[in-house]
Amino acid sequence: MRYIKTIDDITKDGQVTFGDGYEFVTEVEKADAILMRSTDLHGYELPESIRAIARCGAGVNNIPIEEYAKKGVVVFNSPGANSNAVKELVLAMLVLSSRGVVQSMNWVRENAADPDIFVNAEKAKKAFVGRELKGKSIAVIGLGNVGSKVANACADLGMDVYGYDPFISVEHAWALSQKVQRVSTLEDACRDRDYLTLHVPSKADTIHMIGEEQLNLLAPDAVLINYSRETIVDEDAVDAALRAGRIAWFATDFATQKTVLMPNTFITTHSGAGTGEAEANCADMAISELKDYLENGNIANSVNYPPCSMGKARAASRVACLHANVPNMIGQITAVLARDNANVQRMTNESAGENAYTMFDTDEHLDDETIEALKQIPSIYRVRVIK
Ligand SMILES: NC(=O)c1ccc[n+]([C@@H]2O[C@H](COP(=O)([O-])OP(=O)(O)OC[C@H]3O[C@@H](n4cnc5c(N)ncnc54)[C@H](O)[C@@H]3O)[C@@H](O)[C@H]2O)c1
Ligand SMILES: O=C(O)[C@H](O)COP(=O)(O)O
Repeated sequence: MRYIKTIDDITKDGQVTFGDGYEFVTEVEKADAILMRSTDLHGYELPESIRAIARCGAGVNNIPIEEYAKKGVVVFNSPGANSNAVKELVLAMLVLSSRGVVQSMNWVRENAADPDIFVNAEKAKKAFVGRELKGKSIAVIGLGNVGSKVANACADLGMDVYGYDPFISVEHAWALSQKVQRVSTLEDACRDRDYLTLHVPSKADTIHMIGEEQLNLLAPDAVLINYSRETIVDEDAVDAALRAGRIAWFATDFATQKTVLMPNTFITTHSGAGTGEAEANCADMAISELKDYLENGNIANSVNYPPCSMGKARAASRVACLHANVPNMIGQITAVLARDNANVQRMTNESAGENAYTMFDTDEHLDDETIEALKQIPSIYRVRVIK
């Protein structure tokens, strides 16, 4: 039996199923793995029993992924699984910030008691005249799963789309509409744009990437949309730009102490991924990643370890070593196996950044002494006997 601890409401109806051989536990100390969403794990005491964490969603700035890598804990996310949901809400924000929809609806409710409301609504409507998206320009910052979909949808709406992503993947570059124009600096992306939408992860080089300088480059009456993370914008600069009329509207998914006080701001409750479809997609992907790791040692979509697959564990034994990406690890591991006279059927080694993963199948089970000797190799973080 394998044990799973869930943190956060993974889906609205609370339904998540791992199938036979798995049980949910309430005490994290009894769990092999964690399934979670947005809870902040910085400072969380992670028990030794935890071997893997799957984040149902894209952003992993709530998880200390490098610290966990050094504990031999593989962290997964679910790339792309909620991107359509975010795209649709961003499109909604483009319309809401352009057409006075909310203000017009509020007017109707506020004047509900007016017996002449039908006639007076015709007079009131001039206050809510907006502008069309067609023909306007938009900069999309970050062209990954969400940004590439937003960029393509905006191109389909007849907008002039400018994309900025110095680290774009080949896959996402192929998926981009040819109408999306590539720009190579953030400044060129922002210059004279009517709309600016942000789709980058929160990390050292993106924190406050949008501040006074970038906001000043936008066209008059520009709209800023942030459905990535609250850290990406300098909130003081956004507040000042809104109050000075430098930008017309700000739409954000993050209710912070500062955004809630800003004028001309639409704020949602971190609801970008808030659809049943996105929740189900994320849960399905995260669960299958965890199961393949726990049962076979295979890694797909990890954010702190390399991808690695040897298929189903069919040999007598399968062992995985999680270790630092430094010289002579394979030499030291095979030396220990040679001492035990273990016959290796298959072996694979992959690395990503500071971390590496070595997995092997053997004809027979390794004895306790050999496993202990593997654990004693300097720079080995964890040894897992999978089978
Ligand atoms: N509001 C929500 O509910 C919601 C839902 C999904 C994702 N998000 C946030 O949006 C972010 C993007 O999601 P995604 O699924 O598109 O992720 P993704 O990893 O598919 O795409 C991120 C893109 O940002 C690019 N990038 C990284 N650093 C950059 C930089 N300095 N300048 C420009 N581009 C840079 C990457 O190359 C990548 O293409 C997530 O990290 C998460 O924080 C929010
Ligand atoms: O990074 C993400 O995928 C989103 O921010 C969604 O977060 P959530 O799972 O808490 O809705």
